[in-house]
Parts: sequence; C-alpha cells; structure tokens
Amino acid sequence: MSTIIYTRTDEAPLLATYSLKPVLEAFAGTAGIDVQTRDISLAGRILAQFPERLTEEQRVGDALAELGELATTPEANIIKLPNISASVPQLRAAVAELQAQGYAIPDYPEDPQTDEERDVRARYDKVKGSAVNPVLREGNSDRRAPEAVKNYARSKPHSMGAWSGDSRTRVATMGEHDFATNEQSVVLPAADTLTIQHVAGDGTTTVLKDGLKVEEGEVVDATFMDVAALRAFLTEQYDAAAADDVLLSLHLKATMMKVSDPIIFGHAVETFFADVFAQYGEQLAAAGLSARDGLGGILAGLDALGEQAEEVRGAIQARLAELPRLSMVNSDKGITNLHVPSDVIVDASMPAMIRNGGKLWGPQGEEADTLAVIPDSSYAGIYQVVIDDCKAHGAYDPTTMGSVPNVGLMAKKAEEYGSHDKTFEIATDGAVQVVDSSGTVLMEHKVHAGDIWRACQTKDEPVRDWVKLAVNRARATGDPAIFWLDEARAHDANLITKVKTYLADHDTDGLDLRIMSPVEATKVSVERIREGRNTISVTGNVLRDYNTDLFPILELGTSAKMLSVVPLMNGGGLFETGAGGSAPKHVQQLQEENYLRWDSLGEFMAIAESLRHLADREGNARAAVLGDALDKATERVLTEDRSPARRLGQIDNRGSHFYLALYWAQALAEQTADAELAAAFAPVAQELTEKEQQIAQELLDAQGSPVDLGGYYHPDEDKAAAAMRPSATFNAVIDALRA
Ligand SMILES: NC(=O)C1=CN([C@@H]2O[C@H](COP(=O)(O)OP(=O)(O)OC[C@H]3O[C@@H](n4cnc5c(N)ncnc54)[C@H](OP(=O)(O)O)[C@@H]3O)[C@@H](O)[C@H]2O)C=CC1
Ligand SMILES: O=C(O)CCC(=O)C(=O)O
Ligand SMILES: [Mg+2]
Repeated sequence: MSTIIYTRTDEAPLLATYSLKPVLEAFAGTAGIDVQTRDISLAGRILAQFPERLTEEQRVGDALAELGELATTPEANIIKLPNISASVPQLRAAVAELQAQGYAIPDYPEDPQTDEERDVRARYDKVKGSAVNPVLREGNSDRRAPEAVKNYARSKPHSMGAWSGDSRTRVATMGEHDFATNEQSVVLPAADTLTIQHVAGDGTTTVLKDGLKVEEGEVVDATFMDVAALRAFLTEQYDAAAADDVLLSLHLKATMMKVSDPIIFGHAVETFFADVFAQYGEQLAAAGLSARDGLGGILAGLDALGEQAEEVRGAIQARLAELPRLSMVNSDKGITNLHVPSDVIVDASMPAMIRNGGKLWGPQGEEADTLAVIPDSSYAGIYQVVIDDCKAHGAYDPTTMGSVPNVGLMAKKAEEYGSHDKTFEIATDGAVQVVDSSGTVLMEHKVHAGDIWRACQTKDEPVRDWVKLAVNRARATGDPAIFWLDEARAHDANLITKVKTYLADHDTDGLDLRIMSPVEATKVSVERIREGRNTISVTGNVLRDYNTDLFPILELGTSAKMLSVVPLMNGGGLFETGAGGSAPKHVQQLQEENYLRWDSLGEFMAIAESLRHLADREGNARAAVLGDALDKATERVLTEDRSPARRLGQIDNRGSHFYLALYWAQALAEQTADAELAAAFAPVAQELTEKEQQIAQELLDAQGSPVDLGGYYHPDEDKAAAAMRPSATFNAVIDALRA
C-alpha cells in the first residue's frame, strides 16, 4: 500500500483540513493509497513534550521527530500545511488552553530558577518559534506560480492599491553596526568540532556552545547586532516618522528568527515607550511584564501593579496619543504593531503594504503612508527598490506582469539565522569567539552586554543541490536565473565561490545565469516584471522566505496559490502548500460568522504533486491518473470561480472543496487512461452533479452565525469536524466512497 502523510497543523489550514482530508482519503483510497495524519500542531508538539504528566489517553507521540526522520528516507511523501511558529504570547495561550482542557502540563517558565524549571523551559524552547520547517526541510525549495494560476491572475486580476509618485512610504534600516555589516564568514577546510565562547574583559571564558559539529566545506558565519546602535536607530526613526507624520511600522520575523527578533522587538517596545520604562520599568519587571511579549502582554498584565496600574496605563495611552502614530494590526480593537511580536511578520507584512499602494492602517482606521522599520540591513534594501519602482511607475498590473519564481537554499538548516542554539544575548562586555578544535580562533567580535550575537551554518551538499535545482529550473523554463548574492557580504562571498564551482558541474550552454546583489537583482527583476518577463530568483533561506511572499502577493494577490515543492535530497518528496502562513484572521472570521475564506489552492496543488511523486517512485499508475485529474479540477475551480470569496454569503473554503470534489470526480469519470477508475467515479460524478444545487445551498445555509470550535489551538474534534462538514448530502457521497 502506498502512503501519503498529511500533516495536521493549526488555525485556518487545520480547519480546512477537516473538510478537505475526507475528500482526499476517499479519492486516494481508490488507488490503494493510505492517507495518514501526523499531528505537528503547536498543541500536539507541546503535549508530546510532557508524556509523564499526561494520562494514557492524553499522551501523543512526537510526530515531528518521526517525520524529521522520515524526511531523510526515499519513502517520504509528506504534505506539509503551514503551522504556527509560536511566539511566547502564543505559546502561553496554547498552554493555558490545554491546561483548561484538563492537560496537566506546566506553565511556561519565563525566568527558570530550579533544575525542574530549566528542564521545562528547555522542552518548551523545542516547540517555540520556527520549530517545524527546519526539521522537515531536508531539501531545497522550488516555489512558483503554475501556468494555470498565472493565467487566472491575468484574466481575473486582484485589486491593487494605487501608488502615487509623492507617497512618503519608505524603508529605514541601520546599514551599520548590524548583522549585515558585522558579518564574518569562514569555510571549514575539514570536518571539525567548534566551540563558541565568550571572553570577558577580565579574561573569564564562558562556553556558550560546544560540540558544534561541522563538515568539510561547510560555511560558518558569525555576526552581531550592536544593541546600543539599534536603540539609537529606533529612536531616530520615531522622530523621523513623527516629523513626516507617517505611520511607524516595525517589520521583523520574530517567529523564524526566534531568538534574535523577539529581543529586537522588545527593544522597540522599550524605546518607543522610553518615558514609561524610565519611570515604571522596575515595577513592570517586578510584575513579570516584559517588553518582549509586546504592548499587548503589558496592558493585559497591568493589574498586577495594583494601585499604580491606572497611572501606567495612562502613561502608555499618553505616549500613544503623541506622534508618530503607530501602524495598527486591528484599529477597531486597538491592536498596534507593537502589541504582539508574531502579529507583524516581515515576509507577509511588507508585500501586503506594497500591494495596498504603500499604505497601512493608523489608529483611527485611516490608511496612511508608513515608515517601515526593518532594523537589519541584510535584505531591507529589496523592499526599498520595489517601493521606488512603484513610486516611479505606479502599481504593478497583474494582467501583464511577469513572474519571479524562487529556488531557495534551505536544506539541512542552511542559513537558519537566529536559530536557538547559536544565537545569544550577551551577558557582559567582552568578545565572542568561534574556536576550532585546535584552539585557533576562526572568528571574533568585540561585544557589549545586551548585544545579540549569532552564528549560522550552511553545509556544502545543500549548496551543490541548490545550484543543480537552479540550473534545472533555468533549463526547464528558458528564463534567466539570478543568484541573489552580495559579494560585499562575507557569507555571500563564500557562497559565490561555491556557486561558481558547482555551476561548472553542469551544462549551462545557452542558459542565462547571473550573480547579483539582492538590491541589483530586485531592480532587474522588477524591470522585467513590468515587461511581462519572468526571472528566477535563486536565493538563500531568508530571501526565499521574503521573495515567495513578496512576488506572489503582488502577482497573484496571495501566496496561497503557489506551488511549493521540496525535492528531498534523499529522494523523498515534501510538498508544502502555498507559501503563506496559518492566517489567524481567518479563524476569527469563522468563529464570528461561520465563514472560512482560507483558499486551499496550495493544498490542491501539493496533493497533485504528491500523487505524481507516488506514481514515479512506486509505479502506482493510478496515482498519476488521480493527480492529473486533480490538476484539471483545480484549474476548473479557478476558471469557474469556485475559490473562496472574502465575504459571507458567497462560496467559502468548504464550498471550494465541494467543487473540487465534483470536478475531480468528473475528470476521473471522463479520463480514458484507467477504465476501471472511470467506471468507479462515474456514479460519484453523476450524484455530485445532480446534487450540486442542494449541496451548495446546504453549505450556504451553514454560514452566518458564530461557531464554537471548543478550542483555538486544540479544537474539539467533533465540533470542528461538524463545523467544517455542514452538508449532509455531500458528506454522504464522500463517506460512501471512503467506506
Ligand atoms: N510554512 C509555514 O509553516 C508558515 C507559517 N507561518 C505562521 O503563520 C502564522 C501567521 O503568519 P502571518 O505572517 O500572519 O502570515 P499568513 O500568511 O498566515 O497571513 C497573512 C495573510 O495572507 C493571506 N493568506 C495567507 N494564506 C492564505 C490562504 N491560504 N488563503 C487566503 N488567504 C491567505 C491572508 O490575507 P487576508 O486576511 O487578506 O485574506 C492572511 O491574513 C504565524 O504563526 C506564522 O509563524 C507563516 C508563514 C509560513
Ligand atoms: O517556519 C516559519 O516560521 C515560517 C516559514 C515561512 O514563512 C516560509 O517558509 O515561507
Ligand atoms: Mg514565508
């Protein structure tokens, strides 16, 4: 029997799963394919950490570890939906919800003091931030808009905000004393074991990390963010935004850069509310309120200050009433850009702002230009190029614009900046050194207390594989492929040498392969976009993340419609669904009005790829027939406008799944490659066709009133399934096929 693993994740993609997976199970079963579920949701990952505290029935296995192993084998065939990369406020909320449901798990210890607390904290740290993707990504990524999706965008363009030449929106970035400018990088001549150590002014040496295994040819970088410079920079930006009277917005990746960026976020909160912290900082700290958890956490916890709570609240409100206006996540609810570190995530937030004519929302719900603060200058420049281009030439036109697909380096945790085990907040002034096993200092930085120092690894084999993937994509499409690498950056300079070496392994005759700095590559790419031409971006991990939201959001309106394949280096397949996240806003809408606007197009495309992968690897011819029919169905969902609309009373996620099933069954009934399968699906197609009106009506009738899911991070199975499968008529057809 062939197996496909379907991941159970969080938020909107999880809700969609309750509706879509039964359809997949029913259809895949006809080809002898077993669709298995593995729970890698935030709640599931938390529970897996504490088996000894749970009852037999409550215990869950460590599905993430299991899939991490599987990903290194040729058998892997995993469909990976987006999951929550939890910030501390999200983690706390999930823990509280599970506790309320009767799971005896411990609180998250903010400041562990005992051995037991340190152990608990270490377990929670394993599930914090981007803890899933790096484990599963045993390959590099290929993300692009399939032709059918691009054609759809051309014929039915999404709305784009107008750009005016006098827009005051711009990016502010440090450009000195930051990660980009302090970077050092080495290539290891042989396998070795490194140590990272801090040497204080008085010579005291503290090991920050030892036993760091590296391979021959591995690139290791080290750099730091000078926090005094960061705070001065942030304060200057507040003044600049006030002087320009534009919104102030901060764009970080506090989820993926899970150690560095929450610290930077905390500095932003502290400097923005500098007077509040100068006056009440000690009391806030004593009450366990940390700037790192955001303004939201501070406001929610103020009562702990007793009598002084109102005074502090007043001081915060007074600051908010002054310029600059903070950009808002939700102005109706008063949620600012500085409320929660995971609310504004640079990869999605900057493109959404650019799509919206350079405007964000202010405290009164007003649209306004913004000063977009992206402290580290490694990649901030690309957004300024796009903004300049829009100011000069107006918004892009989805009906004519070209595409920028991506080939991204990420295998074996390549360029996982800010990862937990190699990023440190420095305790005292001194130096941080990376030392090899012979005692030679490979890299060294002078640092001050509070600076954020980080190291990062990029193994050789993933780079070689990435170059191959880029050459293959360039060959398959005939489009130019640009390696976005800046020879002025230490890490990139080392990668450029490798890229040149590995390109020589391939026949590159007739291919247009270039190496350009990110800023120059953006310029070329957007110029070509306006000419309707495509340019493959071949990037490291961070730009992979940024570009695969930036360009799709401009080209297609959303990154949900991306094909997102990870050919695993050992032969398996990891099929990610779209390039976006778990869309918390969509869950709110479902809870309030029983309407889910999540678009599962990314899932549809991933399922088709996964089926074809099975066909190729296991010779399951029927899987190929299913996959091809699914592609036809997906195309019809697009062309016949069966994708979820945004508002109540129209087709939503569940309706789009019904139409997918209808078209998939029809395509299977009509195909001639497998007569038996056609015969099996003919009655299914007929029944769904005959009952279309009835099912569509049942799905519409379900909308409009609040829904109780029995939990947010850990919904009640029955309640969620009932909410997501409201058509008895449709369920009967699908369940009969599954039986
Ligand atoms: N691969 C992964 O596992 C990823 C996980 N994440 C996680 O997701 C969470 C939210 O991150 P955030 O940065 O807000 O980004 P999201 O991509 O979740 O949301 C941004 C917006 O994108 C639109 N969107 C995204 N996907 C879809 C879809 N399938 N259908 C329709 N619209 C979609 C929605 O816009 P609108 O509301 O306008 O419809 C949504 O509000 C975080 O916990 C983050 O860590 C983020 C990225 C990738
Ligand atoms: O792992 C994460 O936190 C986010 C990943 C992401 O945004 C992406 O891969 O595009
Ligand atoms: Mg992303």
